[in-house]
Amino acid sequence: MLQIGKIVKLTVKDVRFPTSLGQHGSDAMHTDPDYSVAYVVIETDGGMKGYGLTFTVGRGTEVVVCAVKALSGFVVGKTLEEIVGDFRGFYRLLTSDGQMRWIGPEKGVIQLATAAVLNAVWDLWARAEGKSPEQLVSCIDFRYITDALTEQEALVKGKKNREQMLKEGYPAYTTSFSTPHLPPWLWSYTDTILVGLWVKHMTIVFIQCLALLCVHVKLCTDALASGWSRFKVKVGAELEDDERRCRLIRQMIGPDKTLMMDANQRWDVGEAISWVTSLAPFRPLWIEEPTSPDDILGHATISKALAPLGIGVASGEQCHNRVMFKQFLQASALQFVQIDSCRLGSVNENLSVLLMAHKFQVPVCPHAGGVGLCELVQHLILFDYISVSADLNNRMCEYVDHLHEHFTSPVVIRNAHYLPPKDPGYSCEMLESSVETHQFPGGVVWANLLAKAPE
Ligand SMILES: C[C@H](O)[C@@H](O)CC(=O)C(=O)O
Ligand SMILES: [Mg+2]
Repeated sequence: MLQIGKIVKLTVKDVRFPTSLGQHGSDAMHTDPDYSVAYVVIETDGGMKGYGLTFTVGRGTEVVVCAVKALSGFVVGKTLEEIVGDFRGFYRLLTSDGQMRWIGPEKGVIQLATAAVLNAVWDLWARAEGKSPEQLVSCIDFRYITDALTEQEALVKGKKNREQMLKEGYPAYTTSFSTPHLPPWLWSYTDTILVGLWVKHMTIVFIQCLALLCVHVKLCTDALASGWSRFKVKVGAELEDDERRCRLIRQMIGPDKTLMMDANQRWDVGEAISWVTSLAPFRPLWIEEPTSPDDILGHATISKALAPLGIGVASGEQCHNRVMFKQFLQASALQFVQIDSCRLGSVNENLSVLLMAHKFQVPVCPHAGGVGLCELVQHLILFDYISVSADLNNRMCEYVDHLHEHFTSPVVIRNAHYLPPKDPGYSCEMLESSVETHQFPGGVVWANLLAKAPE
């Protein structure tokens, strides 16, 4: 490994994008998200930098920023060699400090902050060198999960699927299957936009919508033409509205394409079962986050009830640690594991979940609906395919077409597949100009918006 010296500085910034203005990224529970990050930069005395972030949806990012500052004392003053020489120990230092763990442990704001800091460390490390499977496994804290996965079991052999990924990329699905105004984001996109071609709608709102229709029909046609075959739609607000939207989407994409539904925790358990049963004719592969993300037994009940309909349950974007995932898997409560690069404690904890999912034979389909999440999670899912699962059956990684232009190494999608990133690092470095202009509340974007806002 390169000798890169001591980490002498950690800075963290509250960076927000006003996506709520167009209601991009909205769902049944998060109706006005401003896609945001707590953005971390660590710097060594040799002048090398590592970049990390954690995703938030606006208000509250300042709390995560505070938590990152509270953790910075564990990082500043250490060399990268010290950290990665005992990464498991360092992970535990961050997540299990005798005083700090009281505000977690390993959940909520402090876990998001841990992810931001560790993502920066991984970025620095990845810029410095390559890694072996043994080294990677030595980064995992197995505390609380040895009843499901041991270190020996985790030492899987690397598979030879690298070349295939370089050529074809990893399959993706879209939650915004044409940008910027197509259906899945629940609140912002109208049925007219959604189907475009529907004569009924055209006659009702012909004049006003003709222009829009042309644009969106084209966008939708483009999405299908550019190879998208897997789509996710937001549900959970009004059943009739969901039925109408899902019917329209199914008609639009045809019988053979894959459709997923995401309720973002909207329902109680019984409600979830009856609501999704009503949507079953539209043949969703999964229902995502049907109820509270903490309700493991509730998810198990829903899974059992929906299995005869051929509908699986997916969750993970708000599953805050490996212990939760362990129980979901042990209880057969999930049929799709949705790891999240910022909700879990960075790569370290994501590795343990990938390995447990492999052991339980449950496909991993990462969550990426947020700024920067596609950039980060592509690394994890490529690792999963190349070194762990070697399986693409029922596996795909989420893609949302938002805000990639703010990154120095944005994701590359070709024919609805993620092409492996080429630049060294964890792909979360942002353009300095983007960080500066979007800093909350002083960056020019926010200064202007706040000046216009009513008292
Ligand atoms: C608030 C986020 O956009 C959320 O709706 C993302 C999500 O649930 C997903 O991408 O899945
Ligand atoms: Mg979701």
